[in-house]
Amino acid sequence: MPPPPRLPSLAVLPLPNRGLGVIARTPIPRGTRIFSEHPLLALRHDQDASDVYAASRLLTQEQRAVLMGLSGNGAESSLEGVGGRERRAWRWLHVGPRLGTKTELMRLWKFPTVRRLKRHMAVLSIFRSNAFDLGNAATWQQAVFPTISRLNHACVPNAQGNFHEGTGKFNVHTIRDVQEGEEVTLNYLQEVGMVRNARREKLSKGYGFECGCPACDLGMERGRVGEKRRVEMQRTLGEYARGVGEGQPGGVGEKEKELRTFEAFIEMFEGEGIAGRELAAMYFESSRLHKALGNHDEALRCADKGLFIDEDCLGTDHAIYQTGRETVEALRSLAVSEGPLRAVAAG
Ligand SMILES: C[S@@+](CC[C@H](N)C(=O)[O-])C[C@H]1O[C@@H](n2cnc3c(N)ncnc32)[C@H](O)[C@@H]1O
Repeated sequence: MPPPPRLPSLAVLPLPNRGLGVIARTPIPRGTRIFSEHPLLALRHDQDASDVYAASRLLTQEQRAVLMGLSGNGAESSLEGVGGRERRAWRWLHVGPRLGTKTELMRLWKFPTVRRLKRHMAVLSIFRSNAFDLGNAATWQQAVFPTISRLNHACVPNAQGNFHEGTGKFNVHTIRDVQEGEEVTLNYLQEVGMVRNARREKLSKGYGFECGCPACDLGMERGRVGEKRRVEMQRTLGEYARGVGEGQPGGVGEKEKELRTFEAFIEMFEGEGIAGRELAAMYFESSRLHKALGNHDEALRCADKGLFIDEDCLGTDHAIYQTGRETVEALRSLAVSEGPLRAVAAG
Protein backbone atom coordinates (compact mmCIF):
# COMPACT_ATOMS: atom_id res chain seq x y z
CA MET A 1 0.00 0.00 0.00
CA PRO A 2 1.24 3.55 -0.69
CA PRO A 3 2.25 5.54 2.43
CA PRO A 4 -0.69 7.62 3.73
CA PRO A 5 -0.81 11.20 2.46
CA ARG A 6 0.42 13.92 4.79
CA LEU A 7 -3.00 15.48 5.20
CA PRO A 8 -5.93 13.42 6.49
CA SER A 9 -8.07 15.40 4.01
CA LEU A 10 -6.43 13.45 1.14
CA ALA A 11 -6.85 9.84 0.11
CA VAL A 12 -5.03 7.68 -2.46
CA LEU A 13 -7.72 5.77 -4.35
CA PRO A 14 -8.14 3.76 -7.57
CA LEU A 15 -9.57 5.89 -10.40
CA PRO A 16 -10.97 5.01 -13.83
CA ASN A 17 -8.30 4.63 -16.58
CA ARG A 18 -5.43 6.11 -14.60
CA GLY A 19 -4.55 3.71 -11.80
CA LEU A 20 -4.34 5.27 -8.37
CA GLY A 21 -4.77 8.98 -7.79
CA VAL A 22 -5.15 11.48 -4.95
CA ILE A 23 -8.63 12.68 -3.98
CA ALA A 24 -9.57 15.56 -1.67
CA ARG A 25 -11.85 14.34 1.11
CA THR A 26 -12.66 17.89 2.23
CA PRO A 27 -12.43 21.27 0.49
CA ILE A 28 -8.79 22.46 0.40
CA PRO A 29 -8.11 26.17 -0.03
CA ARG A 30 -5.70 27.51 -2.62
CA GLY A 31 -2.15 27.88 -1.30
CA THR A 32 -2.25 24.85 1.05
CA ARG A 33 0.96 22.82 1.28
CA ILE A 34 -0.50 19.35 0.85
CA PHE A 35 2.74 17.35 0.52
CA SER A 36 6.35 17.85 1.50
CA GLU A 37 8.53 14.84 0.74
CA HIS A 38 12.17 13.92 0.28
CA PRO A 39 12.85 12.04 -2.97
CA LEU A 40 12.76 8.28 -2.77
CA LEU A 41 15.06 7.95 -5.78
CA ALA A 42 16.68 10.88 -7.55
CA LEU A 43 19.04 11.50 -10.46
CA ARG A 44 21.73 14.14 -10.26
CA HIS A 45 22.47 16.39 -13.24
CA ASP A 46 25.62 14.37 -13.97
CA GLN A 47 23.64 11.11 -14.13
CA ASP A 48 21.26 9.74 -16.73
CA ALA A 49 18.64 7.03 -17.01
CA SER A 50 21.37 4.36 -17.18
CA ASP A 51 22.22 5.18 -13.54
CA VAL A 52 18.69 4.59 -12.24
CA TYR A 53 19.10 0.91 -11.48
CA ALA A 54 22.40 1.37 -9.65
CA ALA A 55 20.83 4.17 -7.57
CA SER A 56 17.89 1.92 -6.68
CA ARG A 57 20.31 -0.69 -5.30
CA LEU A 58 21.40 1.81 -2.65
CA LEU A 59 17.89 2.00 -1.17
CA THR A 60 16.99 0.27 2.08
CA GLN A 61 14.75 -2.75 1.82
CA GLU A 62 11.79 -0.71 3.04
CA GLN A 63 12.44 2.08 0.53
CA ARG A 64 12.83 -0.45 -2.28
CA ALA A 65 9.48 -1.97 -1.36
CA VAL A 66 7.83 1.47 -1.64
CA LEU A 67 9.57 2.06 -4.98
CA MET A 68 8.52 -1.30 -6.41
CA GLY A 69 4.93 -0.61 -5.26
CA LEU A 70 4.70 2.44 -7.56
CA SER A 71 3.09 2.07 -10.97
CA GLY A 72 5.12 1.34 -14.11
CA ASN A 73 3.64 0.72 -17.53
CA GLY A 74 6.50 -1.52 -18.72
CA ALA A 75 6.39 0.06 -22.20
CA GLU A 76 9.52 0.36 -24.31
CA SER A 77 9.17 4.12 -23.90
CA SER A 78 10.39 3.57 -20.31
CA LEU A 79 13.84 3.11 -21.83
CA GLU A 80 14.00 6.71 -23.03
CA GLY A 81 17.57 7.85 -22.41
CA VAL A 82 19.06 4.47 -21.48
CA GLY A 83 21.75 2.67 -23.44
CA GLY A 84 21.63 -0.07 -26.06
CA ARG A 85 22.33 -2.82 -23.52
CA GLU A 86 19.02 -2.23 -21.73
CA ARG A 87 17.16 -1.80 -25.02
CA ARG A 88 18.39 -5.12 -26.36
CA ALA A 89 17.62 -6.78 -23.07
CA TRP A 90 14.10 -5.29 -23.04
CA ARG A 91 13.50 -6.70 -26.53
CA TRP A 92 14.87 -10.05 -25.45
CA LEU A 93 12.33 -10.12 -22.63
CA HIS A 94 9.37 -8.84 -24.64
CA VAL A 95 9.93 -10.01 -28.21
CA GLY A 96 11.23 -13.33 -27.06
CA PRO A 97 14.42 -15.31 -26.54
CA ARG A 98 14.68 -15.90 -30.29
CA LEU A 99 16.70 -12.66 -30.33
CA GLY A 100 19.45 -14.53 -28.54
CA THR A 101 19.98 -17.36 -26.11
CA LYS A 102 19.97 -16.85 -22.39
CA THR A 103 23.70 -17.50 -22.29
CA GLU A 104 24.27 -14.78 -24.87
CA LEU A 105 22.13 -12.44 -22.83
CA MET A 106 24.20 -13.04 -19.74
CA ARG A 107 27.52 -12.86 -21.57
CA LEU A 108 26.89 -9.92 -23.88
CA TRP A 109 24.67 -7.78 -21.74
CA LYS A 110 26.15 -8.65 -18.37
CA PHE A 111 22.92 -9.43 -16.53
CA PRO A 112 23.75 -12.15 -14.00
CA THR A 113 20.24 -13.66 -13.95
CA VAL A 114 16.96 -13.26 -15.79
CA ARG A 115 15.39 -12.28 -12.45
CA ARG A 116 17.88 -9.42 -12.10
CA LEU A 117 17.19 -8.37 -15.68
CA LYS A 118 13.44 -8.25 -15.00
CA ARG A 119 13.96 -6.21 -11.84
CA HIS A 120 16.25 -3.84 -13.73
CA MET A 121 13.56 -3.29 -16.38
CA ALA A 122 10.85 -2.86 -13.72
CA VAL A 123 12.90 -0.17 -11.94
CA LEU A 124 13.47 1.70 -15.22
CA SER A 125 9.77 1.55 -16.01
CA ILE A 126 8.76 2.75 -12.53
CA PHE A 127 11.26 5.57 -12.68
CA ARG A 128 10.08 6.71 -16.11
CA SER A 129 6.41 6.63 -15.09
CA ASN A 130 6.86 8.45 -11.80
CA ALA A 131 9.81 10.84 -11.97
CA PHE A 132 9.14 14.56 -11.92
CA ASP A 133 11.53 17.24 -13.16
CA LEU A 134 12.88 19.26 -10.27
CA GLY A 135 13.11 22.48 -12.30
CA ASN A 136 16.20 24.52 -11.55
CA ALA A 137 17.36 22.43 -8.58
CA ALA A 138 21.15 22.74 -8.34
CA THR A 139 21.99 19.08 -7.76
CA TRP A 140 18.99 17.05 -8.80
CA GLN A 141 17.27 16.80 -12.15
CA GLN A 142 14.50 14.23 -11.66
CA ALA A 143 13.06 12.33 -8.72
CA VAL A 144 10.44 9.81 -7.67
CA PHE A 145 8.50 10.34 -4.41
CA PRO A 146 6.70 7.92 -2.11
CA THR A 147 3.27 9.61 -2.19
CA ILE A 148 3.63 12.63 -4.48
CA SER A 149 4.24 10.14 -7.31
CA ARG A 150 0.60 9.06 -6.88
CA LEU A 151 -0.58 12.40 -8.25
CA ASN A 152 -1.94 12.12 -11.77
CA HIS A 153 -1.47 14.61 -14.56
CA ALA A 154 -3.83 17.27 -15.88
CA CYS A 155 -2.85 19.87 -18.48
CA VAL A 156 -4.55 22.53 -16.30
CA PRO A 157 -3.91 21.17 -12.81
CA ASN A 158 -5.10 22.34 -9.40
CA ALA A 159 -1.75 21.76 -7.64
CA GLN A 160 1.92 22.36 -8.31
CA GLY A 161 5.13 20.82 -6.98
CA ASN A 162 8.31 22.83 -6.43
CA PHE A 163 11.62 21.68 -5.04
CA HIS A 164 12.93 23.49 -1.97
CA GLU A 165 16.74 23.53 -2.11
CA GLY A 166 17.08 24.39 1.59
CA THR A 167 15.11 21.43 2.94
CA GLY A 168 15.77 19.07 0.02
CA LYS A 169 12.02 18.43 -0.15
CA PHE A 170 9.51 18.64 -2.97
CA ASN A 171 6.53 20.68 -1.75
CA VAL A 172 3.15 20.42 -3.40
CA HIS A 173 0.67 23.30 -3.01
CA THR A 174 -2.87 23.68 -4.23
CA ILE A 175 -2.91 26.52 -6.74
CA ARG A 176 -6.66 26.95 -6.69
CA ASP A 177 -9.43 25.98 -4.29
CA VAL A 178 -10.04 22.22 -4.51
CA GLN A 179 -13.55 20.87 -3.92
CA GLU A 180 -14.39 17.85 -1.80
CA GLY A 181 -14.20 14.72 -3.99
CA GLU A 182 -12.04 16.45 -6.65
CA GLU A 183 -8.88 14.78 -7.85
CA VAL A 184 -5.65 16.64 -7.03
CA THR A 185 -3.47 16.88 -10.15
CA LEU A 186 -0.11 18.18 -11.29
CA ASN A 187 1.09 19.18 -14.75
CA TYR A 188 3.91 16.73 -15.59
CA LEU A 189 5.12 19.07 -18.35
CA GLN A 190 6.64 22.48 -18.15
CA GLU A 191 3.87 24.96 -18.96
CA VAL A 192 4.99 26.85 -22.06
CA GLY A 193 1.62 27.14 -23.81
CA MET A 194 2.02 23.94 -25.86
CA VAL A 195 -0.87 22.90 -28.11
CA ARG A 196 -2.68 19.60 -27.54
CA ASN A 197 -0.70 17.44 -29.99
CA ALA A 198 2.65 18.58 -28.64
CA ARG A 199 1.54 17.88 -25.06
CA ARG A 200 0.16 14.48 -25.97
CA GLU A 201 3.34 13.48 -27.75
CA LYS A 202 5.46 14.44 -24.75
CA LEU A 203 3.19 12.66 -22.27
CA SER A 204 3.04 9.54 -24.38
CA LYS A 205 6.81 9.47 -24.89
CA GLY A 206 7.71 10.47 -21.35
CA TYR A 207 5.04 8.74 -19.27
CA GLY A 208 3.38 6.30 -21.65
CA PHE A 209 -0.23 7.51 -21.46
CA GLU A 210 -2.75 9.40 -23.56
CA CYS A 211 -4.04 12.43 -21.75
CA GLY A 212 -7.83 12.68 -21.63
CA CYS A 213 -8.07 15.69 -19.31
CA PRO A 214 -10.74 18.37 -19.99
CA ALA A 215 -8.17 20.68 -21.63
CA CYS A 216 -7.35 17.90 -24.14
CA ASP A 217 -10.97 17.04 -24.94
CA LEU A 218 -11.69 18.81 -28.23
CA GLY A 219 -15.19 17.30 -28.21
CA MET A 220 -16.05 19.78 -25.46
CA GLU A 221 -16.29 23.56 -25.61
CA ARG A 222 -13.70 23.89 -22.82
CA GLY A 223 -11.08 21.95 -24.77
CA ARG A 224 -11.78 23.76 -28.06
CA VAL A 225 -11.59 27.23 -26.51
CA GLY A 226 -8.36 26.36 -24.70
CA GLU A 227 -6.78 24.96 -27.85
CA LYS A 228 -7.69 28.12 -29.77
CA ARG A 229 -6.04 30.24 -27.08
CA ARG A 230 -2.87 28.14 -27.23
CA VAL A 231 -2.70 28.23 -31.04
CA GLU A 232 -3.02 32.02 -30.88
CA MET A 233 -0.32 32.13 -28.19
CA GLN A 234 2.07 30.08 -30.33
CA ARG A 235 1.40 32.43 -33.26
CA THR A 236 2.27 35.46 -31.07
CA LEU A 237 5.38 33.70 -29.85
CA GLY A 238 6.40 32.85 -33.43
CA GLU A 239 5.92 36.46 -34.52
CA TYR A 240 7.99 37.66 -31.60
CA ALA A 241 10.78 35.15 -32.37
CA ARG A 242 10.83 36.16 -36.05
CA GLY A 243 10.96 39.86 -35.13
CA VAL A 244 13.78 39.50 -32.59
CA GLY A 245 16.79 41.47 -33.69
CA GLU A 246 14.85 43.59 -36.20
CA GLY A 247 14.79 46.59 -33.91
CA GLN A 248 17.61 48.21 -32.02
CA PRO A 249 18.88 45.62 -29.48
CA GLY A 250 17.66 46.54 -26.02
CA GLY A 251 15.76 49.52 -27.49
CA VAL A 252 12.31 50.65 -26.38
CA GLY A 253 10.64 48.98 -29.39
CA GLU A 254 12.25 45.62 -28.55
CA LYS A 255 11.22 45.90 -24.92
CA GLU A 256 7.66 46.77 -25.85
CA LYS A 257 7.47 43.75 -28.16
CA GLU A 258 8.85 41.53 -25.42
CA LEU A 259 6.35 42.96 -22.96
CA ARG A 260 3.43 42.32 -25.32
CA THR A 261 4.56 38.70 -25.63
CA PHE A 262 4.62 38.24 -21.85
CA GLU A 263 1.22 39.91 -21.61
CA ALA A 264 -0.11 37.47 -24.23
CA PHE A 265 1.18 34.59 -22.10
CA ILE A 266 -0.50 36.02 -19.01
CA GLU A 267 -3.78 36.42 -20.89
CA MET A 268 -3.59 32.86 -22.20
CA PHE A 269 -2.63 31.36 -18.81
CA GLU A 270 -5.33 33.24 -16.94
CA GLY A 271 -7.93 32.46 -19.61
CA GLU A 272 -7.06 28.77 -19.26
CA GLY A 273 -7.03 28.86 -15.45
CA ILE A 274 -3.29 28.14 -15.31
CA ALA A 275 -1.79 29.40 -12.07
CA GLY A 276 1.53 28.60 -10.40
CA ARG A 277 5.17 29.46 -10.99
CA GLU A 278 4.94 29.94 -14.75
CA LEU A 279 2.28 32.63 -14.37
CA ALA A 280 4.21 34.31 -11.55
CA ALA A 281 7.36 34.31 -13.72
CA MET A 282 5.44 36.05 -16.53
CA TYR A 283 4.31 38.75 -14.10
CA PHE A 284 7.86 39.29 -12.84
CA GLU A 285 9.19 39.50 -16.42
CA SER A 286 6.48 42.05 -17.25
CA SER A 287 7.40 43.99 -14.12
CA ARG A 288 11.06 44.07 -15.19
CA LEU A 289 10.13 45.41 -18.62
CA HIS A 290 7.67 47.99 -17.26
CA LYS A 291 10.41 49.21 -14.96
CA ALA A 292 12.87 49.48 -17.85
CA LEU A 293 10.25 51.43 -19.81
CA GLY A 294 9.69 53.80 -16.88
CA ASN A 295 6.19 52.51 -15.99
CA HIS A 296 6.82 52.21 -12.28
CA ASP A 297 3.21 51.80 -11.15
CA GLU A 298 2.70 48.95 -13.60
CA ALA A 299 6.04 47.41 -12.61
CA LEU A 300 4.91 47.36 -8.98
CA ARG A 301 1.44 46.04 -9.82
CA CYS A 302 2.90 43.15 -11.87
CA ALA A 303 5.52 42.24 -9.27
CA ASP A 304 2.87 42.32 -6.54
CA LYS A 305 0.72 39.97 -8.57
CA GLY A 306 3.68 37.63 -9.18
CA LEU A 307 4.46 37.57 -5.47
CA PHE A 308 0.85 36.79 -4.56
CA ILE A 309 0.93 33.77 -6.92
CA ASP A 310 4.36 32.64 -5.66
CA GLU A 311 3.18 32.74 -2.06
CA ASP A 312 0.47 30.22 -2.95
CA CYS A 313 2.53 27.88 -5.11
CA LEU A 314 5.90 28.02 -3.29
CA GLY A 315 5.20 29.17 0.28
CA THR A 316 6.94 32.05 2.03
CA ASP A 317 9.93 29.85 3.02
CA HIS A 318 11.04 29.39 -0.62
CA ALA A 319 14.06 31.35 -1.91
CA ILE A 320 12.19 32.37 -5.09
CA TYR A 321 9.39 33.85 -2.98
CA GLN A 322 11.92 35.76 -0.87
CA THR A 323 13.66 37.19 -3.95
CA GLY A 324 10.24 38.23 -5.27
CA ARG A 325 9.44 39.97 -2.01
CA GLU A 326 12.72 41.92 -2.22
CA THR A 327 11.80 42.96 -5.78
CA VAL A 328 8.40 44.20 -4.62
CA GLU A 329 9.91 46.07 -1.66
CA ALA A 330 12.53 47.72 -3.90
CA LEU A 331 9.82 48.82 -6.35
CA ARG A 332 7.67 50.10 -3.51
CA SER A 333 10.47 52.17 -2.03
CA LEU A 334 11.25 53.52 -5.52
CA ALA A 335 7.60 54.56 -5.87
CA VAL A 336 7.76 56.32 -2.47
CA SER A 337 11.03 58.12 -3.24
CA GLU A 338 9.80 59.17 -6.70
CA GLY A 339 6.33 60.19 -5.50
CA PRO A 340 6.96 63.94 -4.92
CA LEU A 341 8.93 64.27 -8.20
CA ARG A 342 6.00 62.78 -10.09
CA ALA A 343 3.62 65.14 -8.31
CA VAL A 344 5.78 68.14 -9.31
CA ALA A 345 6.02 66.89 -12.89
CA ALA A 346 2.25 66.36 -13.00
CA GLY A 347 1.57 69.80 -11.45
C1 LIG B 1 3.21 9.54 -11.38
S1 LIG B 1 2.19 8.20 -11.75
C2 LIG B 1 0.66 8.72 -11.08
C3 LIG B 1 0.04 7.67 -10.17
C4 LIG B 1 -0.43 6.42 -10.86
N1 LIG B 1 -1.73 6.65 -11.46
C5 LIG B 1 -0.46 5.23 -9.93
O1 LIG B 1 -1.38 4.43 -10.04
O2 LIG B 1 0.44 5.10 -9.10
C6 LIG B 1 2.06 8.41 -13.47
C7 LIG B 1 1.26 7.39 -14.20
O3 LIG B 1 -0.14 7.53 -13.90
C8 LIG B 1 -0.92 7.43 -15.08
N2 LIG B 1 -1.53 8.73 -15.36
C9 LIG B 1 -1.21 9.93 -14.81
N3 LIG B 1 -1.99 10.89 -15.25
C10 LIG B 1 -2.83 10.35 -16.14
C11 LIG B 1 -3.86 10.85 -16.96
N4 LIG B 1 -4.20 12.14 -16.96
N5 LIG B 1 -4.51 9.99 -17.77
C12 LIG B 1 -4.18 8.68 -17.80
N6 LIG B 1 -3.20 8.13 -17.04
C13 LIG B 1 -2.52 8.95 -16.23
C14 LIG B 1 0.03 7.00 -16.18
O4 LIG B 1 0.06 5.63 -16.23
C15 LIG B 1 1.36 7.54 -15.70
O5 LIG B 1 2.46 6.84 -16.22
